[in-house]
Amino acid sequence: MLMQVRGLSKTFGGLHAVEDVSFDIAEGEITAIIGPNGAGKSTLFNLITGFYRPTAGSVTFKAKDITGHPAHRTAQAGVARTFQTTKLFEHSSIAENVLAGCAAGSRSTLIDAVFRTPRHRREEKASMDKTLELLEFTGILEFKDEIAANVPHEVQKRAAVALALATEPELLLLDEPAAGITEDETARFGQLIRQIVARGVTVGLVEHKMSLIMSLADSILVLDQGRRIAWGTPEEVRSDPRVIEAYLGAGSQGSTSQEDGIQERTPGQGA
Ligand SMILES: Nc1ncnc2c1ncn2[C@@H]1O[C@H](COP(=O)(O)OP(=O)(O)OP(=O)(O)O)[C@@H](O)[C@H]1O
Repeated sequence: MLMQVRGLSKTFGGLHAVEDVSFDIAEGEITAIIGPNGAGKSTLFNLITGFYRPTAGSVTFKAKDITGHPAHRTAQAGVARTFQTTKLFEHSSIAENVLAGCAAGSRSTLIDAVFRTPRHRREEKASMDKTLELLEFTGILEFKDEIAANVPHEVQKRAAVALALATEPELLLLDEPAAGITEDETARFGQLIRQIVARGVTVGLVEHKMSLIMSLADSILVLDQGRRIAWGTPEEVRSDPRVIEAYLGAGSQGSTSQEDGIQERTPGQGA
């Protein structure tokens, strides 16, 4: 197992945002985390990427305990993430954004940079090569010199993936990658996620769009009110009465995205 999560909990005051959640992320697979609004998905993401410290439980990555490690150490260990709202340097070009991700792994010191030592020049060239390769891989090479704030939303999302890949992660966690993009763009994003896995990077994602999840995920963790209510293959999860109940419950409270999810779970759809 690439990542093992055991008994993970996080309370905010008296609220159990995540309670006693255990699951694994298997190497080379796509693991999805789903659940109604407020189920604890983002909190769980923040716990396994070191943005929150858990109240209880453990996170193991490549057989090493990384529980409570701060975000930068988790990233150094090989876990990268994107955010629900894309976080790019808005006034920099798309290429400069991805270069920043390459720099995170650079061994050059400030002295190397100031004196432009051979090591620095070598690393600079390698970073630029890597940036161009990642821009091509994510399908946005033509936007490399555009200012991040000016490019379409889909391009920004792809740039965020390129930036995360620039840190050379073994596990890439995507927080709602398909939020705010069209159905066509979502389908294309699904293809990109498959290519990321083919590249040797394991993927975890939080997502509301059931069409994407059901066609993409190898295993799905379902949360409701902070607790794990199901964990299995898409087939197992879509027919689980507790999952249907959780989604119907949320739907009856007027959550449109969950209602979409139920619609999209009808047989014959998905893969
Ligand atoms: N920093 C925080 N302080 C206090 N409560 C929080 C905090 N973050 C999350 N919560 C609460 O924890 C619960 C789980 O929230 P979380 O954002 O993890 O759910 P989610 O499944 O990601 O929801 P959504 O699908 O709406 O993004 C919610 O009740 C939320 O209000």
